[in-house]
Amino acid sequence: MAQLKPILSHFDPIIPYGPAKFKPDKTTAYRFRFPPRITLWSFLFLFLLLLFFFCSPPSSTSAGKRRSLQNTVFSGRHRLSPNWETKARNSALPRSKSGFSVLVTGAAGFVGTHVAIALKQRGDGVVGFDNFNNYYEIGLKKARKSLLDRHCVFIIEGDINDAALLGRLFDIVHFTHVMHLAAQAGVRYAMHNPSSYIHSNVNGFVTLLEACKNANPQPSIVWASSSSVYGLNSKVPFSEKDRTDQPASLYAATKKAGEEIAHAYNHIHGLSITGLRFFTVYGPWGRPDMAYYFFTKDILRGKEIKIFEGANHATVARDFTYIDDVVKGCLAALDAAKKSTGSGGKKRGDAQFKIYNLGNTSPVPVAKLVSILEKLLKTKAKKKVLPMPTNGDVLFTHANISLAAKELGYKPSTDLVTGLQKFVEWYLGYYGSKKKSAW
Ligand SMILES: O=C(O)[C@H]1O[C@H](OP(=O)(O)OP(=O)(O)OC[C@H]2O[C@@H](n3ccc(=O)[nH]c3=O)[C@H](O)[C@@H]2O)[C@H](O)[C@@H](O)[C@H]1O
Repeated sequence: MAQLKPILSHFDPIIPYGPAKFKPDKTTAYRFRFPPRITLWSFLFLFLLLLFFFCSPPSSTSAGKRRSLQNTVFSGRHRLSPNWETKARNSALPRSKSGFSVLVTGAAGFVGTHVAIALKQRGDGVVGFDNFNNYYEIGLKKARKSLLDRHCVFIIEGDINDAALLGRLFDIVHFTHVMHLAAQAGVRYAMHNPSSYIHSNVNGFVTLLEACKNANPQPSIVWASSSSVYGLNSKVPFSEKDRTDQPASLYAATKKAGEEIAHAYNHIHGLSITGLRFFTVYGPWGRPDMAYYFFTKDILRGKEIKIFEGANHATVARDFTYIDDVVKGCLAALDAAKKSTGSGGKKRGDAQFKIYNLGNTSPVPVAKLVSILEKLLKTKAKKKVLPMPTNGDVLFTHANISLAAKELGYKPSTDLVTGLQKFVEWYLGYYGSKKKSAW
């Protein structure tokens, strides 16, 4: 029966952030009445029938599992399109033999959408994977999906915690690479929903790494860590050699945990793993939970915005990094990733393990970000300066990118004014033409 578990778990509803109590539906409650016409013989016949049914051997072979999953319409709480396997196979095909076949998790997310399209445009095969959760407006995620559709990127609606679905996907597509961008993002939201960070950034990551470990061939993995791992580090600019053992938020702690987990999988199973520490990525199709995005919305609506400052009026600043620069860094990391060495779940030699900063190297105060937005939107913001809350924020971030420059040829080229201009154009087009509200 143990072998049946992964198949059955496929139908289990995913209870994302903690157990729910089962409440019996009173309308279905009934009292058993003995049916008058059913004799003892009928019961005996029924009993034998059930015995035959339950004692017949389970479909324990992988072929059996495959058949079972092929007919699956639901994966966890997600619905899979009936011919998803064919679509995934086709979408994963690169244009040329030397092209990659990449699984992009979090493909309906901000960075995921951009990376998936860039890969497809240069001729790689791409399959997207996303759970379309409601952390922020699902409409935006669906619109990004439409964009991916137009670029012929097929996206599977599934959760990275769904081991059976991932196992099946790796059975049918031999991915050369996994670009893992699915995560619970946001520094401050961790105060409201801590379990969601463990669910996605720890459990989900491990489930994905297990699938990669078991895949034959094993893919090379590039994944999104975060500048937040530097936490309370005060040595600037932040170098990959600096300490990362003082996280200031649970988000940061789960990203740091991800880096350690990645190291263990690299060490034990020969998975080639590259972690990219993103620095406050912004741009068109961005995340509505981020300050530049909701400041834009609030400035346009005439709503007050809060600008945080440190103790003694210290400036709060971020190394805002434009999406196109980050995408170039992601693709360069995929190109530089060496092959995993494991097979059949066993390590056959040492595999590559890397961590790179992908920042912009020029921190900008949040107040300056606001004044740029005011100019671009031709509207004065209603500003309120407040002490930075102690809910996970850090005072500043500043990337040292010399390692990524040397090994990946990473060279960010978009300053904040140019990048925000592109964002504002997109924002006005997206919400203006569609007459939508930002949340
Ligand atoms: O690089 C990262 O690893 C992270 O980058 C991003 O986090 P942050 O750098 O904190 O971006 P964001 O929330 O936009 O706040 C920007 C600035 O505005 C300030 N801020 C914020 C809100 C507000 O009301 N007022 C304000 O001044 C605030 O104090 C801060 O100084 C991603 O969200 C995160 O998922 C992760 O990827």
